[in-house]
Amino acid sequence: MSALLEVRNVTKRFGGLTAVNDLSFDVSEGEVLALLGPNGSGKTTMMNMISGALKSSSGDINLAGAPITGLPPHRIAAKGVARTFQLVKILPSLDVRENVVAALAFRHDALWGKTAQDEADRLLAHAGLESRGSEMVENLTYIDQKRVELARALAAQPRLLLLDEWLAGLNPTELHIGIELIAMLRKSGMTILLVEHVMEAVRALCSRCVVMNAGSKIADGETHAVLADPEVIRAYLGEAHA
Ligand SMILES: Nc1ncnc2c1ncn2[C@@H]1O[C@H](COP(=O)(O)OP(=O)(O)OP(=O)(O)O)[C@@H](O)[C@H]1O
Repeated sequence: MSALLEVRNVTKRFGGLTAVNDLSFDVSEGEVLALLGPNGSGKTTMMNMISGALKSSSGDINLAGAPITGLPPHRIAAKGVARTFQLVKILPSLDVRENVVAALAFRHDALWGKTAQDEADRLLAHAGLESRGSEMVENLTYIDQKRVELARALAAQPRLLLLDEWLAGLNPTELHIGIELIAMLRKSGMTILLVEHVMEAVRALCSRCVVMNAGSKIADGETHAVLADPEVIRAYLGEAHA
């Protein structure tokens, strides 16, 4: 598999604090990779630099071999990077279909009218919300709001999907559904970089993990080996997982 995303020696400083320190890793085409680490280790800062919400202090980020370092978020989105957030970001005053239609209007080849509505329904069915397009999103359960958010992200036809603690806050039943949804995306060939604290999900979904601690990479490899690495257990997982 060739690398779709290349992160090369990326550093981010906030004043005197180095939030991300000389970090390098790859995400291969079709891979689901987890970026792990304790609170404050720099994971969200790294995701923000990939999506363009933050500029790196130094280093290079390439998508499909082309530099995206320092581009504004809309240019990076147009190149095929979509993102979800820990807190659901949807438009509560619109119905389910309108939420996805709004996302389709921002696509590089913007869709409108009946074409957009049909595409929205197709994406919603894919996310498990078939025939639910006319419901108001504010009346949906949390997992169904997550499905809308996912359909909105997929509306951009991403090459790389960034999921930032997408499974946080779900109850055990919803968690199972959330894992199944990501597994379905993986099966369809989507390349995904996820930040996640739910180890059950990481084990089920990710063949590879990168682990950060205090801004630096401390492990990078196959999931089972990384999660058994004594340094990862000490810095992140805790002795209970040993
Ligand atoms: N905009 C900012 N200004 C100053 N410091 C920041 C800013 N954003 C993050 N930081 C600091 O950078 C460090 C890394 O934060 P970051 O949010 O990337 O960690 P994280 O690994 O995503 O943590 P969590 O798992 O809690 O989400 C922390 O010390 C944080 O306080």
